[in-house]
Formats: sequence, structure tokens, C-alpha cells
Amino acid sequence: MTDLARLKDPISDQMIGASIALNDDSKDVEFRYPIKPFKKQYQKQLAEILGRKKVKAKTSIRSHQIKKDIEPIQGVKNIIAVASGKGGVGKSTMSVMLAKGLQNLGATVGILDADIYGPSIPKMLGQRQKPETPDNKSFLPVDADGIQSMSLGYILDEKDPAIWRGAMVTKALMQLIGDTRWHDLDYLIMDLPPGTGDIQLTMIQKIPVTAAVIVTTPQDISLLDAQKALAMFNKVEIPVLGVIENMSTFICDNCGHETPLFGQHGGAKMAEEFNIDLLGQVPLNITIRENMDAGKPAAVWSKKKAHADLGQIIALRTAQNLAKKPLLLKSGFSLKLNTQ
Ligand SMILES: Nc1ncnc2c1ncn2[C@@H]1O[C@H](COP(=O)(O)OP(=O)(O)OP(=O)(O)O)[C@@H](O)[C@H]1O
Repeated sequence: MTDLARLKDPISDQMIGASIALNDDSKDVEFRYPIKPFKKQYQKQLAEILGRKKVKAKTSIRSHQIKKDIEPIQGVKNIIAVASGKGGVGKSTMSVMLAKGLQNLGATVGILDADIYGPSIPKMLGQRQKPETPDNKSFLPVDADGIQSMSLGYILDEKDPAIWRGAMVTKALMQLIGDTRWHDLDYLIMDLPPGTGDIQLTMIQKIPVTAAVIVTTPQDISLLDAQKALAMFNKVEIPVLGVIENMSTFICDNCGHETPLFGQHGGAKMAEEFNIDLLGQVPLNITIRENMDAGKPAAVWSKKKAHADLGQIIALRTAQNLAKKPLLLKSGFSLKLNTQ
């Protein structure tokens, strides 16, 4: 075992040996996840471990394995599905947080709103415009502060979704994903509809999802549902990178006092019981609610803002866990991808 294999990340507190590689020729260390803000820190630590004067850290985000019988989407290296067993636990909020966190780490990120029942991503990103269709066939993703986004919410009128149901809307969504001209994305965050029914199952079977993240609150009832989501991904052999516990405690903006409104340690218990990682705990906080509902995610998750560090560390753990998964082997069809 090389010393690298024993490397524990000083920032995320996770073992990262499997997600980096030592390039014997150039002596560079290649990170398979984005590290921009921490590059110098990593270089210093690696130089100490490897007993060298200097180490150059490089990032190379690769495509990871997907189900064999489906094709990757052009312009997208990895799709991370964000799921919850029940509605209202903050799945869309956490999807945006992950996207912003990965962007802060230096990755190219997109967000796909697959929540056909109530597409809330356009509102959360503060975007309302219809996507451009340069050739009347494909769509350009809507840019939200550097994040490429797509949602049926951009295309349908607000009063439309009620008449769209089930298979029809799933089909429309599949088409939308394929018809969007994603540009060189390291990660596409996919906000799934809440629940674990046929629609969700069909989506994760037909869309080339690389891995999943589960969002829960600490409440028992929400956790039971989150376990169903975990079982759903296990059934179709999509790796689950971890669980995010949202609304962990209530933090008062005035006095800073913490109250565990929805119980305590639920996500941690789930992670331990099912042997998955707890990616992080996000408090219930008025700054999050007000800004997300006002379509100002940058006011919460962008660098130096209230919850930026938390969002960044959860994104870092997610990307590190994905980086440890097997790479997508180049075969006939995978050459279509804009990888590396
Ligand atoms: N940590 C948090 N602190 C404060 N408010 C939050 C937090 N997380 C989510 N919210 C708020 O809770 C509401 C529901 O969040 P969100 O829409 O993300 O949930 P969801 O699980 O995606 O819901 P749905 O089931 O409708 O898809 C929103 O008003 C959001 O701003």
C-alpha cells in the first residue's frame, strides 16, 4: 500500500486514497474531484507525506460507470440524482446547495429539475426565461450564475403541470434531457420527484445516473421513507454516495440558539445502520428559506456567504465518494461523450 492510500483528507475528514492517483512520469498527483480552493493545502500535505520538496496537484474529473444498457448523455460526465422518500424535506434546496458547492470547488455543474410534480428549480435559481432553441430542435440550458439548468418549469406554464401526469410527462422529461445542449459538465445534479414509485424507478433506470444522494430530515417518518429510497437505488445497482440530513436543528438568526425541532441524529443513525456516509447536516435556518424562496441561492451558498462552507464540504464529500467508484470504460458509444 502506498502512503497515498492511507491519506485522510484534512478538509472533509474522509479517506481519499482511492480518489487520487500518483502519476509516475510527471510526479503529479491527480485528483478525481474538484479541489480549487484547497489546492495549496493539499500540495503541502502531499509533499510531506511523499517526502518531496514540491508536489503538483492536478484535477481530472472523469466519467464513472453507469448501467451497461444505456448511453451516456453528450456533454455530461456524471449524473448525480438527489432523492428523498417523501416530499418537503428540502431535496430541491439540497440539489441547489450541491450544485453551488461543486461550483465553488471549481467544477462545471448543471442542474436538471426532474421533479415533474412541482418543478421548483427555476424559482430557486431565480430564473424564469424560456430556454433558447437555436435550431428549433435542441435547447440551450438556462444559465444561472454559471450553473447550466433545465426544467420543464421553463417550458410549461405554471398552470400546466396539473394536466401532465405519469408516463407522458416522464417521456417529455427524457426528451428534454437528451435535447439539451449541456456543455462540458463535470456533474449534472438531478432533482428527482419525491418518493419511490414507478415514475422515480423508471427515471433512474432510463437516465444514465452515475450515483445518488439521499436527503432526509431527522424525523423517524422521513427516515423510513429515506430507507425506501436507498432500497430503490440498491435494487437498480446505482451507488448511493451518502445521506444529507436537512433541517437538523433550528438555528435562530437572532440569538444563534439551536433547537432540534425534528429530533436528533436521525441521518447519522441511518448512515450507520446502512453503512453509508453522512455527508453533512444542514440546519433549519431562515436565511436559507428566505433566499431560496426568493431565487437568490448565491446569497446562501456562494463563497463567503452564510452557509457556503457547509455546502462546500458536503459537495466535497459527495465528489470524493463518487471519485472512488469505477471509471466508465471507453467503449464504442462512450466515445460520444465530451470526457476529459
Ligand atoms: N435547511 C433549511 N432551512 C430553512 N428552510 C428550508 C431548508 N431546507 C428547505 N427549506 C425550505 O423548505 C421548503 C421546501 O424545500 P424544498 O422545495 O427544497 O423541498 P423538496 O423536498 O424539494 O420539496 P418537494 O417534495 O415539493 O419537491 C422551501 O420553502 C425551502 O426554502
